Amino acid sequence: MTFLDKLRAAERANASLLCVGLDPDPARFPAGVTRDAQGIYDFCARIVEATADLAIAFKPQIAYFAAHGAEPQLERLMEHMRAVAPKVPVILDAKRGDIGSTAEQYAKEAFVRYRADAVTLSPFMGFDSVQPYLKYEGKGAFLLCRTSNAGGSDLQARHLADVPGQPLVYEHIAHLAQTTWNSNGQLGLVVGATYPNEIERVRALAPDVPLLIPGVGAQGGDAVATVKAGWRGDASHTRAPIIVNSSRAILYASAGADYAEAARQEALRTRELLAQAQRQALA
Ligand SMILES: O=C(O)c1cc(=O)[nH]c(=O)n1[C@@H]1O[C@H](COP(=O)(O)O)[C@@H](O)[C@H]1O
Repeated sequence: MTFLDKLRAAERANASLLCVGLDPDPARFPAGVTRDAQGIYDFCARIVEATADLAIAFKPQIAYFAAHGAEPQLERLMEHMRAVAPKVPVILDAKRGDIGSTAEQYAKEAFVRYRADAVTLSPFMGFDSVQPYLKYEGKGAFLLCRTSNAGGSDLQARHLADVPGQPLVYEHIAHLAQTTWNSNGQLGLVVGATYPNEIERVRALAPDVPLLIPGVGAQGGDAVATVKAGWRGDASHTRAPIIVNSSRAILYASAGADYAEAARQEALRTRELLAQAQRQALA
């Protein structure tokens, strides 16, 4: 089963476009959760259990684990996700990008050590920095395209003078991901929910690749505008899905002992918002 098949199956099984982002910050943990590597595991495990039937994907952000020496806990969490949510693919948010020989090691880390279904990558160093990930058959790789932060415009919204039509950098990345770089259908693109016009443009340029769209929730992106701009699905879910990520708004929905239940309620609310937008788009 390829990453794309897994995504479509999870979209169908959980009736969801919502990706639950796992960005565990011990400083924000509720009382009762220890502010150490074990607490990081415990906190994320409860969130995963509370949202396993609501998500199209989980997205652990590796820095939140590595900064606290919690890589063994991330390994265990990956196992836990496979056990409690076997149908929900896991995107390891690592945003790697390096020369081929080093990329080989990063790819091994993502797909062998952590057994992720997909990874996020920076395309800045070119195709030979992406290729090592594509050797892992059935795995996915999301290229940063038009990121959710304001500074994304510094480079991504610049023109490429030497490409016919002078596209913007992010438009060119979208074109490459749809065409020459996507030899095995493993690529996806990252586009921020904070830029719905750009989501629409990316979707037009890359109609067949899944879009990972962070920025709803804490960053204020509009879930409805996101679906309208990027979702081209139909009832049989055969088209490339969009995967709309929310992290902090779900993780820290409550600072109390009820944090897992509060996370579930926020995930339910966001999933329903996305579903409503889908219904509007079909009407
Ligand atoms: O690749 C990403 O996931 C990503 C790309 C992007 O353009 N913007 C962005 O916020 N992210 C990640 O998505 C998550 C957003 O978290 P919240 O703002 O808390 O929902 C974080 O893990 C970011 O690292």
